[in-house]
Amino acid sequence: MQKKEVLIIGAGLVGSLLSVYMAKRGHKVKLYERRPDMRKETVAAGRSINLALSDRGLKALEKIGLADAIREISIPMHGRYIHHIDGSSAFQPYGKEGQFINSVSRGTLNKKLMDLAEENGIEIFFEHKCSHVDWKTNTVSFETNGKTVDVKADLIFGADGAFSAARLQHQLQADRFNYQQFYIDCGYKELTILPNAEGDFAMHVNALHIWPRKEFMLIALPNLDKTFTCTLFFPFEGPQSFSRLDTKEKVKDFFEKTFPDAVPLMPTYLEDFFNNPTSSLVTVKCYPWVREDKFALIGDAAHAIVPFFGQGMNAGFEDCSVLDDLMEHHGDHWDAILEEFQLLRKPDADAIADLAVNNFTEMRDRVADPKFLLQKKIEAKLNEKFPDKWIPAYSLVTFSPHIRYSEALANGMKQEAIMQQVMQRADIDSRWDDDVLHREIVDQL
Ligand SMILES: NC(=O)C1=CN([C@@H]2O[C@H](COP(=O)(O)OP(=O)(O)OC[C@H]3O[C@@H](n4cnc5c(N)ncnc54)[C@H](OP(=O)(O)O)[C@@H]3O)[C@@H](O)[C@H]2O)C=CC1
Ligand SMILES: Nc1ccccc1C(=O)C[C@H](N)C(=O)O
Repeated sequence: MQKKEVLIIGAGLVGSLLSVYMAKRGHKVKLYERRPDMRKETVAAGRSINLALSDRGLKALEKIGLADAIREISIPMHGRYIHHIDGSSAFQPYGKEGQFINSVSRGTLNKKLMDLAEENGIEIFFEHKCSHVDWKTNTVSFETNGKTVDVKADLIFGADGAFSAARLQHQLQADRFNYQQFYIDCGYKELTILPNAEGDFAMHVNALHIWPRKEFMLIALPNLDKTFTCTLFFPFEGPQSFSRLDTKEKVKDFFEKTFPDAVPLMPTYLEDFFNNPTSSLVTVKCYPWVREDKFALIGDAAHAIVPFFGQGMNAGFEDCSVLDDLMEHHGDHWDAILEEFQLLRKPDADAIADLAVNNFTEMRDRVADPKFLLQKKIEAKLNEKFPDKWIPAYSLVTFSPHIRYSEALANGMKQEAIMQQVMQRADIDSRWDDDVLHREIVDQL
């Protein structure tokens, strides 16, 4: 295989992982990041919605021998722990016994991936901000220390996130470039649940906690230091919105009424609320992602999604493993590799973008409805009895790394249409565990 000079813009999760994949294939890789080295500097707090690493992401890590190192810094979450406003709670498993997703801190994971990149001989250039790409000479310009540095490469990857500078440069000179961005009406703010008086987790550790409140929700994911990172997803405007919560009294009143069981666990929530930023949530869809055999967008730069399925990182990691399969298949034919990469991944990126938006409604509203929890229980039974025929869409996305996101979406829509009919039945509460009913449901597929 002909070795390439590879330049990756962005040393986030995807850029760092991609660099290892490329180095393992023998290419010479340089990684450029606009931020300082997060392993040396303290990173600004408040924008680190915890990641949920699931089987797709793990498969991509497994392929290059990184999965065990990352499992060590993850906490298994077996299901949703639902906190109702009246103080009662419910537990909804994510899948079968033994299936779980993994809570992992973005910062810790990113640092680990950077260490692994360096162990694989990759040079990382920090405080290098991509400002221009000259497509004729394949030269990328970076601003660093008040000067401009030009770097030429054979192959360039734009892994610089949702607001990618590489994408903008590509867009400025690409023929028929389609671009769409969509902000949801809610933003998010980060808060913290501290360890209890004994220094242990203040709530059940192996779960993703949700306080569903219809139009908005609070969630909490466990961290290795026995805290939970909480994220309030809340409208920007309207009667219950960030814009109305403008004094400590109003915030206190709102939290005490809305999240009564969480408040005693968050002694710093008032300070956090006013000190931490309110961030927005965007979906970006664009196409084409590649230029000939020389350039590709990857990860969030190609397909930014909202975080509600916990799949953004998994999708980006899967991009890397799909690209690797294509390198195996096409050898040195980078025009074929990149063209097939975008043809394969675009429908899947679109599908997970839509699934992610839908999962917000499920988490903030539907999980509070006993009928929805019954539906999930029936679907779990169907999966137990007919494991090859009925696999819930959530499991297809989360625990079936060989099924494409686009297939998971199509299957999920079919199943949901059937279940909507089933849940209308007057006898559903008494017959939910009935073999005959289960057979009838599965026969509709
Ligand atoms: N939990 C969270 O809050 C977040 C999670 N993620 C997760 O990571 C997944 C994939 O991330 P990935 O695709 O790697 O994107 P990321 O945003 O994680 O990484 C992109 C990196 O490129 C840097 N960058 C941006 N612009 C430039 C530039 N002009 N020149 C050089 N570097 C630049 C970014 O810095 P900077 O960060 O300063 O823009 C960032 O470090 C997401 O889908 C999501 O799941 C990503 C972002 C936030
Ligand atoms: N990591 C996240 C960050 C923000 C919002 C949701 C998640 C999830 O992982 C949700 C999980 N997949 C769920 O369906 O319950």
